[in-house]
Amino acid sequence: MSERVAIVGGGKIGEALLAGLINSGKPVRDLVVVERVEKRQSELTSDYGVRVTDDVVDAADGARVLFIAVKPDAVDSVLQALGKADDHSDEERITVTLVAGIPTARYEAALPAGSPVIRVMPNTPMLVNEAMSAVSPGRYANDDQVAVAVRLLESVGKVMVVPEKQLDAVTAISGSGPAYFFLMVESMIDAGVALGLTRAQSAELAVQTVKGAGVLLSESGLTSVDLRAAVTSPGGTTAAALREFERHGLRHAVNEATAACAEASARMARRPDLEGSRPASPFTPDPAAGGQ
Ligand SMILES: NC(=O)C1=CN([C@@H]2O[C@H](COP(=O)(O)OP(=O)(O)OC[C@H]3O[C@@H](n4cnc5c(N)ncnc54)[C@H](OP(=O)(O)O)[C@@H]3O)[C@@H](O)[C@H]2O)C=CC1
Ligand SMILES: O=C(O)[C@@H]1CCC=N1
Repeated sequence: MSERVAIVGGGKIGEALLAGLINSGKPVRDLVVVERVEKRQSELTSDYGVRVTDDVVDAADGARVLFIAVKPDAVDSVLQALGKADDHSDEERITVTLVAGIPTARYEAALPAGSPVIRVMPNTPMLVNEAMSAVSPGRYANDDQVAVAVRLLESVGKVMVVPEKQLDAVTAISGSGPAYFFLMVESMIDAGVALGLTRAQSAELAVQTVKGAGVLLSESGLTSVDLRAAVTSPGGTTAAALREFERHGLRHAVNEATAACAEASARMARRPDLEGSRPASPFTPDPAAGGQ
């Protein structure tokens, strides 16, 4: 069944979704992108042959699913436009937001009463159909509507359904997670150069190593602990390296970094005019509980 899909925001994550949907066989004629930066408009048109408009209302008209992929501070202007839109399709439009931090309640309050909203935390490996997307249905999204969103997202990677209160933690692990590995690879490439490899050699060695490790992790059925032990010969080279990582507090750094990420996500939900409607988060003090 062909379903019109609109993507508002043709930046990094909007393009990843667009590319992933096209790669997975979604006909380009069923897709429309809303983008306001002229250079991006022409890039998306020439790279994907997709219709690009700067008019949210026009794109939303007749769309079964409308993805929002703008920065958090641009969400209100998109919602204002959508709140005024007349939808001429027979089926109710499903709003699927990929935006970090902002609770479904904020969308539900701005859209016509009872509009189905689904909040998703994806990640950029969506560009190569290897996304990890966590999906949280809002209060008006029924099972069929969630299934529609899950099916689209499954065409570009894996999907996990979670309660909305877990999305700050999800962001800290999978949403922002790719950047942690890119930083690690960047450091390994520099370290290889310091050890005498050319930059090209070091990059090839590091990139294939992280790819191979990822495939082993996802396909061997073994845990990260088992796989690490298998590399670590008694009294050998790996043990010497791992001892240094532990001595320099790698686990502590990962704990602190992910806590900071989750807290940044929770902070985005805090708006005085919406204090009562935001979801409970382990990172967001609950005023009703008398905490601080
Ligand atoms: N990048 C990532 O890894 C991930 C991002 N996200 C979420 O996805 C969202 C988008 O992030 P990202 O793709 O990195 O951001 P980008 O800035 O790359 O892309 C957003 C694009 O949307 C455009 N835009 C903003 N408002 C409108 C509007 N009203 N109509 C049309 N286009 C508009 C922006 O234009 P302009 O520059 O003029 O504002 C920009 O080109 C964020 O909310 C982020 O939290 C979620 C998971 C992962
Ligand atoms: O950095 C950000 O805010 C976005 C959300 C998750 C990944 N990138």
